[in-house]
Amino acid sequence: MANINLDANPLQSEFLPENQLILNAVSEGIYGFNLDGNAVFINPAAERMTGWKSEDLLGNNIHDCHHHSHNDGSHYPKEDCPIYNTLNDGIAREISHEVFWRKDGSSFPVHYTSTPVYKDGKMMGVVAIFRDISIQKQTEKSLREALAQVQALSETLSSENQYLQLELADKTGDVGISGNSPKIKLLIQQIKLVANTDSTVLISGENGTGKELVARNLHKLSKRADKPLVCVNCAAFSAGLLESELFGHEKGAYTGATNRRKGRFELADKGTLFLDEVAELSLEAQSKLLRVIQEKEFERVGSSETIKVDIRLITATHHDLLKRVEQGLFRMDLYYRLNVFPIQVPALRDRISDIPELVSHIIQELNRKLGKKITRVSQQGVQKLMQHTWPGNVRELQNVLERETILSQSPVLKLTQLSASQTPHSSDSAAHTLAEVEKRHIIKVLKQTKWRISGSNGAAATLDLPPSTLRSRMKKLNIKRPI
Ligand SMILES: Nc1ncnc2c1ncn2[C@@H]1O[C@H](COP(=O)(O)OP(=O)(O)OP(=O)(O)O)[C@@H](O)[C@H]1O
Repeated sequence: MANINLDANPLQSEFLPENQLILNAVSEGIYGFNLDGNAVFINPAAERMTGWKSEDLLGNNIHDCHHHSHNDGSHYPKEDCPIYNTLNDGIAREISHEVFWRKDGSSFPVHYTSTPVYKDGKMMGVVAIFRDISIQKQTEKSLREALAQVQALSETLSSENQYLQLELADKTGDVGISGNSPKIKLLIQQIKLVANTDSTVLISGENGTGKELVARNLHKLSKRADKPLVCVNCAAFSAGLLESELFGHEKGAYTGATNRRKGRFELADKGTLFLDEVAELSLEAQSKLLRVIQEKEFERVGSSETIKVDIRLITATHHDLLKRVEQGLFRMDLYYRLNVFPIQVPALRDRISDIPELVSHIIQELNRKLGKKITRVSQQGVQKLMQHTWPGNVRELQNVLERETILSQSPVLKLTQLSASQTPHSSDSAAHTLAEVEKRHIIKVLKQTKWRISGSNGAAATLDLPPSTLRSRMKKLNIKRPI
């Protein structure tokens, strides 16, 4: 607040008479006080608002007229009054939580400033400018009440929704996850058990088994269901980009950061954050994640401002995360923080009995998506599906059925494209195949580099792996240099 300097307008009979016209016209109330604290100027707006007339106040110490009590009726000593404090210390003040009292004994909420008045560098008095803020206070009160009502309504709706979802899930067992096998029943039971807590969940399972579907159900059945579920696939970003994707960045934090951007952690505030492929996080991002989990706070890339968040964390991986810990690729402390409630999603080959139900669910979705009218899969077709090993799990089943649906001229799918002998049913053939492929590829690269592992021409560089990791993979896969 600026001080008022009267050098340009010398005081006549103490207070600004040549500006009287303006002061009389303004809608704010104005009181002028001399250094003794006596009122020397009262404008008509002040008279209208308070009912106290100039003749009642001029020449007097008026605190006991318009400012004698607090809002609650308790005594307001003059020594505490900001206007008189300005007279004592020359410091301007702005107040908006007090009341002024009318002559008839009623009061009104007031916003006022008290400003010292100077002439020739010498303080001459104080001006108090005030306005009645009853309407503003009333509007604020109504807004607060309306907001509280909306909030209460939204909480009621949210808990009703959550209750209905759980009841529906209980009645039908339906959380959008098809299947009736013991493994799927156990999975659904685990989802219902943990959904309504804030516990961190680690979902493991092969690709395409339904890990994201589980995460969506955990969110849908939680008390955070009406807040956002934010999903991030950690494998889709380079280490540097992932950090800014998760934590956000300030403008200019790095080349290309042309705008300030919120990260997914901020977007998920009060909701759920689902980190898919969490094993792909760089060690640096892992330390940051650990800090957010422990302290619930972080900084945007390029900023020192700490941001606090309230999120429920769900992570998923198709890796054996403990093995990644042993290989030094994943922090052990983070692993234990993430693995509070582990959920293992079974591979489709381990729940073949679910295939008929999955098939009818998928066909309904395909009919909607493709505008077809497929009614069922032939009996022989179902048999073929149940003999297949499904290395790509439910996603592969979806793809096979989508291809067949597009090609089929009849409402019954015969699955002529899928040959049962193609992939005999065995419980570990997928893992075996993956290991075999990895082994063959490593041997091929080793042969190219004449079995040199490290160095710029070594196999580790070609495979984009640290030499120590390559050595441990070779040991695990029993790869030895031929003598
Ligand atoms: N039990 C199930 N019932 C119905 N649909 C399922 C089931 N399991 C998986 N699906 C469907 O299969 C597809 C793949 O599932 P999802 O994306 O959840 O798998 P994922 O394990 O997260 O895959 P990835 O590891 O590749 O990310 C989705 O369309 C999903 O809806």
